[in-house]
Amino acid sequence: MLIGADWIEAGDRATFPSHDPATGKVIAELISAGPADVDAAVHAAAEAFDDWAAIVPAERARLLLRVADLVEQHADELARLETTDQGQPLPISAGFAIPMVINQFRYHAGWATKLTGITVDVSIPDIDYRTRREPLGVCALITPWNFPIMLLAFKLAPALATGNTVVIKPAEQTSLSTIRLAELCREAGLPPGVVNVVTGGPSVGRALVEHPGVAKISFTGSTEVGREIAATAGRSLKRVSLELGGKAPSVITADADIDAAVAGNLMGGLLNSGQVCAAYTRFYVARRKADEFTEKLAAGAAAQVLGHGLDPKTQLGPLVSAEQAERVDSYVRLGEAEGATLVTGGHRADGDGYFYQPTVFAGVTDSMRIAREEIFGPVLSVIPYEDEDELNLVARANDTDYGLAAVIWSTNIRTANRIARRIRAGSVYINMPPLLDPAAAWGGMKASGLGRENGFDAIEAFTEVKSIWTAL
Ligand SMILES: NC(=O)C1=CN([C@@H]2O[C@H](COP(=O)(O)OP(=O)(O)OC[C@H]3O[C@@H](n4cnc5c(N)ncnc54)[C@H](OP(=O)(O)O)[C@@H]3O)[C@@H](O)[C@H]2O)C=CC1
Ligand SMILES: CCCCCC/C=C/C(=O)O
Repeated sequence: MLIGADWIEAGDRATFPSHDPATGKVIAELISAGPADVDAAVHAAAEAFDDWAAIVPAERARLLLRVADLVEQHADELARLETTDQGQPLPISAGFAIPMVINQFRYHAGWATKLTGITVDVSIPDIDYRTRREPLGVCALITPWNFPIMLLAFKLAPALATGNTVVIKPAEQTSLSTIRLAELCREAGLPPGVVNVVTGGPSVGRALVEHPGVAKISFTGSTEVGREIAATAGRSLKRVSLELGGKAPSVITADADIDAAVAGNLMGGLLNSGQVCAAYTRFYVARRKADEFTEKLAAGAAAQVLGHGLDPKTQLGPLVSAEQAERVDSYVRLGEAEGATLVTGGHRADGDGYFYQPTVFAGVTDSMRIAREEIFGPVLSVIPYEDEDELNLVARANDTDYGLAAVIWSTNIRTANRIARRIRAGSVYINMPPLLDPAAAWGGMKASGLGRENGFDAIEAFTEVKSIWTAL
């Protein structure tokens, strides 16, 4: 763990193992932080805050650019670490996650020198009125296990660019890339206490949320924990950003290019073995194309090569943990019990790791739990619709507690845009798999979250507006 200037060794603290999910082997032992550790980390961040907030913006920008450069120099090492700890195939860690981390630091370094307030002619005589955008203080960044370093960068880069200090609590299963990124932050010259890392289980997250020295919690994870955090933080009026679960509908209209839709949906549905909050999971297919789509989707899913993420042949890595594999399997058994037709997959794959066969269900109905609840695994559900009834289709796609992402596949751009406008989701894609960019707002409607990450929304999320009034 990193607290202030100190790298903390376990000593007599309890530890817990981190596994390679492709083999089940223990690859590291991490510290279970206690309440005193959390308190020390928050104090270290609070002590560093005034100086960090006061550093001239160009210097903050320079330091963030230096972090980006170091991540770039260590890209291969970081990608391999992420793949070994999380399971995602190297093309995802090296080709997507680590480049996104670099882009996040470069993009947000740019904001450090572009924070502005406004002047307003208020309707009171002899007053000069202006605003300033100021950092919040100590921010707790609580991150999940599906894209550990990338989703941390979504929070860390804007938090630092705007002058906040942070305490990071990574997910138990995947803390290693966070610790390495914190090392690189120190190597880049970030002062002690600006970035702190405490490892451990939910009690560590809870202690941060409850700590009076924490001004803001930025959380990515399950809707259930998000609700608990919002309730606890609400009592002390801490600022909260929540990026939570999803159950993205994928609408495939009768005029869609089916081959393109199959390819894009396989990517959107199976990326990171389906452990993605934006994963395409509910496929509303125009009835006359449903058989063709299902057949091709199932063939594509069955052809995926499962293996260790470091093996160049691998297309699909393991699930992150034995618990997640159990959870996914229980949903598949539930789907069968609910009456859906298993077209391919449906079982854990052989071997020591936590692999799950890519699974396609046909004949799924809106009310089935596999169509309503976030599974976070490689499980795809095909739901045919009558293609003359667009309004009903939209109502069905929207009939979910979630609202993170959605996609429409159609060769008619007017149809696609008409549906896109009506879908209640934070990000709607047309004829493409889900993509992200540091400049593009990211977050959910309804139970998928509160607030947005990336772009100017992230800057707003890590700052407060102060009004300054001067009597002339
Ligand atoms: N939106 C998304 O991207 C994600 C969604 N999920 C969904 O959640 C399901 C369960 O995954 P799970 O790992 O349990 O996700 P959680 O929401 O439990 O975990 C996310 C992070 O929150 C921490 N945490 C857990 N409980 C608390 C708490 N009470 N207060 C503060 N922090 C807490 C976790 O720590 P610890 O690791 O110690 O538990 C982890 O760092 C998945 O199957 C998936 O459906 C999961 C991850 C990401
Ligand atoms: C290209 C992948 C899009 C979504 C990746 C971001 C995941 C966020 C999350 O699961 O919380």
